Amino acid sequence: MFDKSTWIKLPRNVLQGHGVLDDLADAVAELYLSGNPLLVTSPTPERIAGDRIRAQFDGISSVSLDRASFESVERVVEIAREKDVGYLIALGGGKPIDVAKMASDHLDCGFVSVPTAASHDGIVSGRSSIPEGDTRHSVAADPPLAVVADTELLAEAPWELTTAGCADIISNYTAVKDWELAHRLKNVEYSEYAGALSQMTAEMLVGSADSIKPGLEESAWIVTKALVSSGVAMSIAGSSRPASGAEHLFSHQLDRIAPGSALHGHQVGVGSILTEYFHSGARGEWMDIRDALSTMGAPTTADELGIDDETVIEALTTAHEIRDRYTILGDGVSEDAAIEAATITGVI
Ligand SMILES: NC(=O)C1=CN([C@@H]2O[C@H](COP(=O)(O)OP(=O)(O)OC[C@H]3O[C@@H](n4cnc5c(N)ncnc54)[C@H](O)[C@@H]3O)[C@@H](O)[C@H]2O)C=CC1
Ligand SMILES: O=C(CO)COP(=O)(O)O
Ligand SMILES: [Zn+2]
Repeated sequence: MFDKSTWIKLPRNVLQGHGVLDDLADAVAELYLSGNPLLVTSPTPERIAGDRIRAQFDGISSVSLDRASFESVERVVEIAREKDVGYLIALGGGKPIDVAKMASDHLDCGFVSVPTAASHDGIVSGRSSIPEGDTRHSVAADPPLAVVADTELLAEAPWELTTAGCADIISNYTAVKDWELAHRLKNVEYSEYAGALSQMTAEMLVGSADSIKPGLEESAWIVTKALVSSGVAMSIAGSSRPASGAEHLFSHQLDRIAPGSALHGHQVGVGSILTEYFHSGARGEWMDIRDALSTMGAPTTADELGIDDETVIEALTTAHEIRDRYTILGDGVSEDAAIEAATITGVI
């Protein structure tokens, strides 16, 4: 008997373009949601766009959070129940979007994603990435019902946030290699469609490198399209595997050892140089990753991340412990091997 089944959840509306933030209420009206919204944001996005969103909704409440954590999720759930809200609007970078995504899952209500930075591919994904103690959970949640990505707003964000988004996409190269490896060695379920989409997204972004420049709104357009596409790959896979391999484990470990030092996307980009070296060594494909990052203005060294060499080596040698996800790191990289890889690639 044929017994396979799959359930792919995707956003219903994706609006992307100049000034579309002011169409948020229209995009929400199209979803036939009931009740009032709760705006879930963090301090800077709140300052940048909070009032523009509140002006479009009667009876809206707001909560501003400092970090992504299970406590923040609980706080949002509590406020949403207290105010009896019908749905959530997530405004900001990856952290408020992840918190709102998970809270909406707990509340069994929908949410709408309004990114203020093209810095990560969680804009559309059906995963929520939340740290807890020594580990980081990639929790299944529903993707947003709608995404409203205003390229005018995204283009005004500090340029480094956009280069972080580019690096999060470039890391798809190694994420897919890790996923294929895990499929071959550990029989981890693999989706060829999701793997191909993720890799093609990275290739198309790298192919558009000449148009990705500070001050060009088209850059925000190109990067956001790639972030949406990568998020869709995660939704097709039903896991973050297409966009998160060993380079992400390295970054999650840096978040633990040296919290707040660098942006998620920048960390995974440098992680990708290192893990590509482990994948293909002397063939030099790590140089392609490094050059693509460097062309887009993303960091390629520990120094540019603002992280010292010892911390990079500690993160690289312990990254395999952070989550039960088989990657090129296997059961761990020795300190000597980590130092050699980081030295040859020029990361340290
Ligand atoms: N769920 C998923 O599938 C994914 C989740 N993530 C998660 O997302 C997070 C990384 O996302 P980030 O956006 O880097 O984090 P973030 O939300 O902390 O934002 C980074 C910084 O940019 C600021 N910012 C945002 N928009 C701004 C604007 N327009 N102008 C000035 N400053 C602005 C924020 O206030 C913050 O200080 C990580 O926790 C990562 O694990 C990343 C990729 C995928
Ligand atoms: O950051 C991600 C993809 O870019 C996904 O995060 P996780 O590694 O937590 O699943
Ligand atoms: Zn990422």
